[in-house]
Amino acid sequence: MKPLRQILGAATSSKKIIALAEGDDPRVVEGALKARAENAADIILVGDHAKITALLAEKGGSDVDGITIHDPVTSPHTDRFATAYYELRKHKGMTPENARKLIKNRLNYAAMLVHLGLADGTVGGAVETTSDTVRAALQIIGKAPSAHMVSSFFLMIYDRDHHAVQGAHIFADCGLVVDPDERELAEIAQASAASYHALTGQEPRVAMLSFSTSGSANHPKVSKVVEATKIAKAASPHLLIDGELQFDAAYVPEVASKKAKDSPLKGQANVFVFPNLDAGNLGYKIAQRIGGAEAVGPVLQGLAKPANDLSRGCSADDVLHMIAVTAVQAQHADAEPETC
Ligand SMILES: CC(C)(COP(=O)(O)OP(=O)(O)OC[C@H]1O[C@@H](n2cnc3c(N)ncnc32)[C@H](O)[C@@H]1OP(=O)(O)O)[C@@H](O)C(=O)NCCC(=O)NCCS
Ligand SMILES: CC(=O)OP(=O)(O)O
Repeated sequence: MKPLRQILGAATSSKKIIALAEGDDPRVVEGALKARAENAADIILVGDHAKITALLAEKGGSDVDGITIHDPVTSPHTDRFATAYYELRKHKGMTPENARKLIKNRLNYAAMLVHLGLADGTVGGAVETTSDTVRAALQIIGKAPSAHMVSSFFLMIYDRDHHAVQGAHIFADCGLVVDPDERELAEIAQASAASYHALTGQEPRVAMLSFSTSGSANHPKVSKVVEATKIAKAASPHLLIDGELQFDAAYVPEVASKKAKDSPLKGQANVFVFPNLDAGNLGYKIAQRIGGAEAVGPVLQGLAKPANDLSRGCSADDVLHMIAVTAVQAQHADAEPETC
């Protein structure tokens, strides 16, 4: 079965409530209606009530079951949310007045819905930047107690005729951690491997990417990747991981047999960990826009509860897919809080 169909199917198995922070964007409303048609989740559209009502009417979704609207400016929850926000951030200088003002920001409001258990996950970023979307999640939902840090990944889907490898891979970190040190890179690798297993059910095969393969270049940037690989291996002895590897040596078996003869991945990695955000963000966009891969993300990992970002270039289908991924993460968070 195609990976996104599988994830959409998994999302329907226990219906979660997903809050969409930019509920008054046409792509988000369309994505919400698609999610309801697929029974992937119940939806809270956060935003300007009048605009959302008009968009729903325009798209023939005025009376759809399982969609509710929360306008942070008029919501009966806003006072309670402001108090909770003040309590969470007072150690950082937050005042009650500022909390009342800032909770009306749609990203903060949606994150608070999740923090207080009124929603199981949230999705933003169709309009707002990644920095703002992720900051709201970090400050209000926070890191999972078992995680050392929050990072992100893209689920890359290959289902076009020209894709030699069909299926789903993970690219990480393409959205959040700008310049990870070796410990952070090792953590990104381990978290991404767990996320890959949670979303696809398959065994992760992790490649730690570099401009060097098995010592072909000597540079501090290469040493960082080698060290990160050692740290991840020591922390997760059963994890199939190798590095440092160039992308071709991680992805093409014939190239691996020449450049990385001893690599246990044999050119068949399915989790690709980039050395920094320059490489990761550029890499996923090139695979998406030139390579024709579908890119679902950035999906955040290491949060106490699911909150995810979208690219501002997203489509309604991207919104649908991210709703499904978020719902599946919420199921895993119920089952085993340390994954995804
Ligand atoms: C995500 C990002 C906004 C965090 O930046 P920041 O300047 O550390 O943000 P803040 O200082 O407001 O951090 C908020 C909180 O989260 C914490 N935090 C930041 N990054 C974190 C991480 N990776 N894991 C866990 N916690 C983190 C901070 O320590 C801070 O905690 P505190 O306020 O309780 O002390 C920043 O890493 C970023 O801009 N990344 C790039 C995003 C981007 O543009 N991507 C490209 C497009 S996808
Ligand atoms: C993930 C990402 O690059 O987001 P945006 O395109 O919104 O900057």
